[in-house]
Amino acid sequence: CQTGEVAADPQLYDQSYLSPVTIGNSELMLDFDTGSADLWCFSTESPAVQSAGHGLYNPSTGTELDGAFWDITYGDQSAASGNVFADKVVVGGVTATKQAIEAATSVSYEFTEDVASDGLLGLAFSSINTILPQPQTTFFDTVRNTLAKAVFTVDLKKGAAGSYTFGYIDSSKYSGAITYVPVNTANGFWQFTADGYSGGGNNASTGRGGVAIADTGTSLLYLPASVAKGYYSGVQGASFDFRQGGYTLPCSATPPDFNVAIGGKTFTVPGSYINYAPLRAGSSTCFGGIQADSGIGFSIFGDVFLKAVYAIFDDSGSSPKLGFAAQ
Ligand SMILES: CC[C@H](C)[C@H](NC(=O)[C@H](C)NC(=O)[C@@H](CCSC)NC[C@@H](N)Cc1ccccc1)C(=O)O
Repeated sequence: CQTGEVAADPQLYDQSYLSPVTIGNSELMLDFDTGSADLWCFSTESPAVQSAGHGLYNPSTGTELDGAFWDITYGDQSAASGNVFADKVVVGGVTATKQAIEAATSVSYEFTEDVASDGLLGLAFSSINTILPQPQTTFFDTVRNTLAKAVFTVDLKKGAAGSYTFGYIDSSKYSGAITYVPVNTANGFWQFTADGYSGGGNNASTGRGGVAIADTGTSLLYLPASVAKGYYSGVQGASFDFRQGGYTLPCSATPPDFNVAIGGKTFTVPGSYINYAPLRAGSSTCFGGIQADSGIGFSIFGDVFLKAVYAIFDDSGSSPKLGFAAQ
C-alpha cells in the first residue's frame, strides 16, 4: 500500500505551484492540475525554439504507444500536443510502473515562456484525457488501487511551499472537521455546488450559490458576475478595467475577507489573498484575486481559494467526493 507526499512550490505571486516528478530517468517540475487529465511534458522531441530553458523528458527510457497522439486546449486558450510513451513515474515516493507520458512536439507560447514549468500532471477524471484513439489514465487513476486509500490531498499556501499527499489524509494539516460534498463527474472535473457567498460590498449577494470546480491549475477565484461585482462594490478604488479584462484595485488596499458556504460550513478567504498582484512590476494598481466567471459555464475555485483550506480529493467510496477543512 503506497502513500506519498510531494512539495508544491509557489511561483511568482502564486501564479502556479510546481512539484518535482521523476519520469523515466529525468526529474521534471510539473504543474499538478485538478482541472485537466493529461500528464504531458516538454521532451527531446519538442522543437528547441519552444523548449529552451525547460527540463526535457527523454522517451528513450519509455515504450512508445504506437499510433497514439494527444492535443489539449485550456480555458486560457493555451495548448499543447504530441505523442505518447509508457514509462515509470514517481511522485513523492508513489510509483506508477507504466504511466502514459504525453511528450510534447508542439506547445503554445504561454508554456514556452513559463520556463519554470516542464509540463502538467492532470488530476481531473480520466474521462477527459485527450489521448486518441484510446484515452489513458491519469497518474492518480493509474496508482489508485495501490494506494492505502484512494485519495489525494491539496495543501497550497500563500507565498510558501505547500504539499500534495497521495494515499492518505494528513491530520496535522487541518483543524476542525472535514466537510464533504458530492462530486458530479459528468464534465470530468471535481465539480461541486457552493451554497452561497458573503463578504465585501452588499455582502456579495449572499444566498445564491452555484456550480463550481476545484482547479489547482487556475490561479484565481472565478465567481458569478453578480458576486464579483457585489464584492468589489465595497472596495475603495476597485473597478472593472476592460483593458485588463477584469477587476483591479489599489495595491495599497486591504480588501475585506470573502466567505464561501460549502456543505453547510463557511470557509474564509483572507482579504489579502484578493489583492492578487501588481498589473506589472512596480505598478500601484493590482489585479483582483476574485474575477467574474462569465462565459465559462461554472465557477472556478482556483489557488486563491484552495490556499485558504485543506482540500481532500476522495475517490475511495462508491462515488467521488470533495472534502474541505480549515487550515
Ligand atoms: C473550456 C476550456 C477548454 C476549451 C476545455 N479544456 C479544459 O477544460 C481543460 C482540460 N481544463 C482547463 O482549461 C481548466 C479548467 C476548465 S476552465 C474553462 N483548468 C486547467 C487549466 N487551468 C490548466 C492550465 C494550467 C497552466 C496553464 C494553462 C492552463 C476543452 O478542452 O474543451
